[in-house]
Amino acid sequence: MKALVTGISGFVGSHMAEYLLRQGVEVVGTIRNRSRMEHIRHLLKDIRLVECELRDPFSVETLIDDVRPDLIFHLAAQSFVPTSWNSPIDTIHNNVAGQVNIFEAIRRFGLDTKMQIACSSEEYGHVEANEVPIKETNPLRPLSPYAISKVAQDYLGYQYYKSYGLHVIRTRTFNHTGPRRGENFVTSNFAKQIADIEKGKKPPVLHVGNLEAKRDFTDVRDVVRAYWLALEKGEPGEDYNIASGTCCTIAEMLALLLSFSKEKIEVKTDPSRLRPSDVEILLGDYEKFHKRTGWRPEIPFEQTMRDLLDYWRAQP
Ligand SMILES: C[C@H]1O[C@H](OP(=O)(O)OP(=O)(O)OC[C@H]2O[C@@H](n3cnc4c(=O)[nH]c(N)nc43)[C@H](O)[C@@H]2O)[C@@H](O)[C@@H](O)C1=O
Repeated sequence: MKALVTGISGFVGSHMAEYLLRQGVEVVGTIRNRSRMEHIRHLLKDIRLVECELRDPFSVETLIDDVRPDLIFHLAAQSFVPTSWNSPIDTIHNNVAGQVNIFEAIRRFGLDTKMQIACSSEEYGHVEANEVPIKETNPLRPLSPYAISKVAQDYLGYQYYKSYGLHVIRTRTFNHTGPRRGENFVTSNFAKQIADIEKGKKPPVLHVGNLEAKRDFTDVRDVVRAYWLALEKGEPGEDYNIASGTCCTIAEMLALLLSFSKEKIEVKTDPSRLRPSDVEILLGDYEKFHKRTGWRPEIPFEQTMRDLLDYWRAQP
């Protein structure tokens, strides 16, 4: 069994590769010339890397013809919401074109590859108080260019399944974190600031944005297990929420992180961290996915956050 992981050098990609290797699967991953290798350096002897620009149809066709994967985990994306405000077209082009190129190449070579596409809870966007927990049937009211790009990826998955019978599973994953999370994202950003304060690298002031938002966090190691199950047991063409089924405010998440440290830390709002519009609440219902695959999140949030802080403490 051969799996192709797009964005293998990223946060989720590196955990996905580890999980697949444990299943005895042959792993091929895409990188770009500017990809950083630190998350997958320990895997290099066990995986094959192919340089590929997913936005370029020729590059993708060559990749798919060469690899002819049984499974694709399509994780590569511009995934940071604030970047999408600054470069909306680039985010939309990157996320949408990459996926269309993969679908078209799979079609061209007539492959029966099973594909998981990484959609997002951001697609739900504005959610009314009486609309939680969010089911797959909730309306999509995207609030950022990033969210728009994910709605497009999601519906393209549906359309290519309906039009051409491609085996596509759409996973709508809520926030996820754990070791190696990029330092821009809130959990990692706060954990890194605490670790830097502990190391004496920065004064004991922690900068924050909107602490009122509510998010549903799952451990990345539970998420990659869900992606595997999505292709093993998911129904082609379907969408599935991947979530923990609980949520907390960003302030509560910060309080948890601070409770792991002995430092006295002042918390300060940095207006540049506030967004033109922020999704107020994301709380997912993963019952549909559970019924189909038996998946449940297993790693407690407290453990995830301890592991994340320890990850940053161990960085030079
Ligand atoms: C499901 C979804 O999950 C992620 O999107 P996100 O929710 O935007 O993630 P985040 O970690 O950037 O923000 C979470 C919340 O935290 C608030 N917040 C407060 N203070 C800071 C702060 O200082 N930095 C950041 N980044 N956020 C802050 C911020 O305003 C927001 O309300 C991506 O993986 C995305 O790819 C995805 O698909």
